[in-house]
Amino acid sequence: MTIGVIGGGAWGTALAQVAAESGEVLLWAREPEVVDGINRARENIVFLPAVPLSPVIRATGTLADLTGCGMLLVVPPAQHLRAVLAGLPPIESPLILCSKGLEAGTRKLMSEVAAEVQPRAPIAVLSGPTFAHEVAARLPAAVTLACGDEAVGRAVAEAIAQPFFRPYLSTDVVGAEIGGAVKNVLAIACGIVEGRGLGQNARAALISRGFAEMTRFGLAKGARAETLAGLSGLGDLVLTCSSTSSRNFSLGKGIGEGRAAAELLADRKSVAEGAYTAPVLQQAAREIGVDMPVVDAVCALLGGEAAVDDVIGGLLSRPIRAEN
Ligand SMILES: NC(=O)C1=CN([C@@H]2O[C@H](COP(=O)(O)OP(=O)(O)OC[C@H]3O[C@@H](n4cnc5c(N)ncnc54)[C@H](O)[C@@H]3O)[C@@H](O)[C@H]2O)C=CC1
Ligand SMILES: O=C(CO)COP(=O)(O)O
Repeated sequence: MTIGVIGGGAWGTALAQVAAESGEVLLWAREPEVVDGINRARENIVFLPAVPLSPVIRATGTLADLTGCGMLLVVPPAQHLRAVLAGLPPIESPLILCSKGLEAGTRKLMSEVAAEVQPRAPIAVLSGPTFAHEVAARLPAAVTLACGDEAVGRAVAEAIAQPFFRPYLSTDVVGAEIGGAVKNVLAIACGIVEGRGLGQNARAALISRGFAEMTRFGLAKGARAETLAGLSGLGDLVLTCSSTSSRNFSLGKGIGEGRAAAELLADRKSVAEGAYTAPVLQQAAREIGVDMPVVDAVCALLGGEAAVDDVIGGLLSRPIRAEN
């Protein structure tokens, strides 16, 4: 079976490298220079440079070439998922969604978008603490593989598992998606704490209180608590809130150091998903009456509406309340 990968960014390329351990891989990339670089030089010089790619990975710039693949790993930035899936003919093989975010405008989860655009395809979600460069280097990692259909989930997990890449099965698609989407916004907040030099105690407090926000929002949307406390939720939150390898954390760090969010975002070639998810998450939470003060703070700073010290002061002076 050929495994298809949609998206030649860092994560799509790293996942192609994982899938190539067990068979043929066909990767769709939007940029002709990425397609050419993979086919000719076995390297994605734009998004994952200096990683020698497996010779069984072939790249294409034509989405329809992926039609015959046995399963498709879908890895574009969240805001482009709808357009990319709409560019495919109707698909009946499993779509494994690997992007982390909520769609602007509709406030939908990736699985909801995919179900609308490709209604005949079984849908799974792959999410967890996985920096692309570590996975591409075959360093050990574990992910949540969530699928409403347990048999499809198991077949997908068995097809992509490697000794260094271990999927854990779940049927909680919503929970797996919400963890990945929310942690990106919280990673920006942790980066701000780092950039402003507020110390490690503050970062630990933010991770805990951020996790409380993720849990409140997730439970209200039908996620299971144990999924939020697992690899795709708390696991990924801890990873991205602790390292400048995270693009979201780095964006926050720049804001904490006093640079404007708009200027930092304009400079980027790679995607910091939390910047796009934050306002969508804020609206989605308000719609269902869930309090997310850390998310509100990140939105205020991304929008350039307030100064870092004022926002942090506001968070610290909230009324005393019970922890749970
Ligand atoms: N990089 C990582 O370590 C991980 C990333 N992810 C998720 O994977 C998704 C993709 O991220 P990366 O691969 O890191 O991307 P990246 O930041 O390495 O590259 C940007 C990607 O955006 C694509 N892009 C830009 N404009 C586009 C458009 N108009 N239509 C379609 N695609 C467009 C580019 O082709 C490229 O694939 C994100 O949702 C991210 O949260 C998940 C786990 C790990
Ligand atoms: O999702 C990721 C690791 O699990 C990557 O995090 P960033 O998008 O913040 O780099």
